[in-house]
Amino acid sequence: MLFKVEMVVKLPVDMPVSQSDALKKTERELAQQLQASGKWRHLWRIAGQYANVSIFDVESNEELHQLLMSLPLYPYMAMDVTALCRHPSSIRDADL
Ligand SMILES: O=C(O)C[C@H]1C=CC(=O)O1
Repeated sequence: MLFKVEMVVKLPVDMPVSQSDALKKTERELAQQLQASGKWRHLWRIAGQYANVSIFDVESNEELHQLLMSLPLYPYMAMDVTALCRHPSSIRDADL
């Protein structure tokens, strides 16, 4: 099942740099693992924002929910989730 997820990161301004750096590092490691697994298909920065547009390929709504809640930055992100399906005019295979 494919989902578009927009994530806007809002770290507290008073968060110590050491803490935010550690969070970003563990987030990057998990994001790269999930990309390698095929579950996190696309990860794009929204130009001009501390935000991204991502495409996830997961087995269920519940798996997506658990995956997103497991992200280290989850407590500091606002997320917008949209379910996707194939477009009849797409020339791309379903596996993106
Ligand atoms: O930077 C972001 O967009 C937030 C989050 C998503 C992947 C990652 O490494 O950090």
